[in-house]
Amino acid sequence: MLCLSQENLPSPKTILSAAASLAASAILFKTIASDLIPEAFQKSFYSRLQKLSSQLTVVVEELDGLTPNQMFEAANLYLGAKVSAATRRIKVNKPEKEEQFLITIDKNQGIVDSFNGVDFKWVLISTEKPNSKRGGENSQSEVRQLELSFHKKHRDMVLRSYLPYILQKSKEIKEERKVVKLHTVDYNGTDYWSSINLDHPASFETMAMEPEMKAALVEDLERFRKRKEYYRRVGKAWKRGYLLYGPPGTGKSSLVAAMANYLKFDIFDLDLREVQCNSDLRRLLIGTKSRSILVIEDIDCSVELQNRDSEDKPKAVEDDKISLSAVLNFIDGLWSTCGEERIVVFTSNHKDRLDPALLRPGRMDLHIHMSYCTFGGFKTLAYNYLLIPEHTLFGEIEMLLDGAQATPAEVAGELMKSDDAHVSLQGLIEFLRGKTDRT
Ligand SMILES: Nc1ncnc2c1ncn2[C@@H]1O[C@H](COP(=O)(O)OP(=O)(O)OP(=O)(O)O)[C@@H](O)[C@H]1O
Ligand SMILES: [Mg+2]
Repeated sequence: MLCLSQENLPSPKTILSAAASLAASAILFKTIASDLIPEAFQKSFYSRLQKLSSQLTVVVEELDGLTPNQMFEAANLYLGAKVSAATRRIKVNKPEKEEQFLITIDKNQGIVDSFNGVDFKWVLISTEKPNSKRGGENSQSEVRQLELSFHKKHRDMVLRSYLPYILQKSKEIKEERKVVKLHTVDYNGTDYWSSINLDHPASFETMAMEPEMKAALVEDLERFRKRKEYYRRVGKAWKRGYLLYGPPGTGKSSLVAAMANYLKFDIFDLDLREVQCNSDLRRLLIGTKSRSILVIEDIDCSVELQNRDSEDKPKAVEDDKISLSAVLNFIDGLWSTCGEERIVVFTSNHKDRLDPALLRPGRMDLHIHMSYCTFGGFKTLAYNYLLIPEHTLFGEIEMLLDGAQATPAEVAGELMKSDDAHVSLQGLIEFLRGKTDRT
């Protein structure tokens, strides 16, 4: 049987010339052997010979002119995740803003990948550009391409299944590596946004919320994420809106961060107080990316500002002032034209002060009440901060929490005061008693 060891692969050229000379000998062999050698033996000999000339090579170039080839990028990423002890040389890269190493195979290295029980051989070929010296400092001096070789009978499988599979896998790898970003309004930036890594530790596990509400939200997000085809079929924009309301310190902003970390979606934090006119608003919204969460915090305050302004401003100026309905219309209009998933979150401290346009059924998909700390919420915080699932003081805390109207932020503040669980809980009891006395 023909065996190609991974370390010592002959070049495609060598294989071809070997195949050609073997084929020539075969014609001669056939003429002489047709009468002398049994047919079964001839068949097996021919099938072995054919193997040599039946390889198909697919070339995946890095660039199509100046445009990056998505297939190259995907295969490069995919093969990087496939390197094994047998791979002789790998490349390691770590961009400053990313946490993990990026591993790819080095030039002229081969790698064998199995898919559907078939072995596929990949080689990364790199050649120097003939005119590379004339290019600027940043111009690439080498031309890279990946070559995929396999038996030609797998051609359809490669085009229909293997390459799409690699595209899908590379998307997953990218997703896993993705660093979630927080974008804030910055008029000096090209699209009016500037970004930093989110770096917020909030997760659904650490959120102190009613367990039913938490489970409902996670389920809602999951269903939304899987429904691309559904939204397309029913002709609706693939977006979801949430309204988070509750007093300060109940975890509205933390919940947005938890959602972003869970979905690996960037956050676009839009402070309406910084938006002067409709054209700025339009530009900001166009600048948001798909698979992101647009957050408009304290929507009640923004509306207040709007109302206050409109009383003492002449009509002409007022017209270009942004209003909540303009925001909602822009979001609806703009997002109905893009195919990828988006989430919009409004937060408010006062649901009763909100514009009825926002509360209208169907406008926001879920209204989530972030309440004062309940006993269930307290248990989550006690586990987060003190690593205790139970304690003798819990009973007293449960009774006090009932009437104290303490926010999770306040409870968390007390729990952080000592590493000794008993001391912390005792401190919390004093704090809650103080609050109850005052109310
Ligand atoms: N439900 C919660 N679960 C866990 N931690 C919480 C919760 N609520 C508040 N915290 C803690 O309190 C801090 C402040 O909470 P956060 O900023 O999310 O509140 P908020 O509701 O957005 O307040 P504001 O209305 O003032 O913006 C958080 O960093 C977190 O440590
Ligand atoms: Mg907040």
